[in-house]
Amino acid sequence: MKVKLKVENLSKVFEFNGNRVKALDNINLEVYENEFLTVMGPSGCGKTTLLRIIAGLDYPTEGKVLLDGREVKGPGADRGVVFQQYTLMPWRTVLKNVTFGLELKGIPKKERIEIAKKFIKMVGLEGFEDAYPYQLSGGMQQRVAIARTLANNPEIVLMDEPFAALDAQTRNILQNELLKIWEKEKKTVFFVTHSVDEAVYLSDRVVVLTARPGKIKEIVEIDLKRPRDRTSIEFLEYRRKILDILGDEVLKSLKQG
Ligand SMILES: Nc1ncnc2c1ncn2[C@@H]1O[C@H](COP(=O)(O)OP(=O)(O)OP(=O)(O)O)[C@@H](O)[C@H]1O
Repeated sequence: MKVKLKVENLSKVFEFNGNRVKALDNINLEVYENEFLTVMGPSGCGKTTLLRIIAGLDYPTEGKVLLDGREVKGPGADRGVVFQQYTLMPWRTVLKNVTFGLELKGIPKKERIEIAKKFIKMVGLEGFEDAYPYQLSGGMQQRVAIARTLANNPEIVLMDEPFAALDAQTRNILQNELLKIWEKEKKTVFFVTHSVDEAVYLSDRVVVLTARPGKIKEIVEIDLKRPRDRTSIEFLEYRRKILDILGDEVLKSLKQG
């Protein structure tokens, strides 16, 4: 298996108003090409910080991140990010939101419209190309955000709790759509969630971090065929296993306040 992303001896300390907060402590992690990898851990353990450092939106205090062997030094089109909030441009239509990154790359108009339409269709929004974000539900807006990210053809897709703001039914539908797209486009996905169910449903491997400062506590390989059955004994066993690993850490993080 080819290593797509490598996180090496990575630590992060935040300093503000004379306070020092160690968010991440010596993280070493390899994400393989085409892998769906999920990171979990108690609130405040550094999941978003890790994702932001990989995205190049923040920098490590120690250690480094390598994508295809090249050190990450800042944001780049080789990494696409989908946040919990949909972050669409309200003044642009669905089509124009999705073509935005392609415009920045200087891709000719005809071609960028073709690419955008392909991904709008892939996320199930054909017919909504001319709609504005305010005319769409939360689930639809998140679909647009996913289409926009994929249209840029990133080497890795970084997703920070992308479905957390959605109702349970919409969340399940989007999980299935994401898996279909992931299988079709053969993308590498780095996904952050609080939901054990979501992690077991989606992932090849689940990385569980400790309470702050986040260290890798355990990596659980989910050896279940897709599509997965959330009610199967095997699925529930994985859920229980991850909940057990998480349990102590959540208690510790509650004591930290
Ligand atoms: N810009 C910042 N300045 C100072 N401290 C920060 C900053 N960003 C994050 N932190 C601190 O770093 C720690 C990790 O934060 P982070 O948001 O990465 O955690 P998380 O695991 O994503 O949390 P949650 O699950 O609640 O979203 C927290 O203690 C947080 O207060």
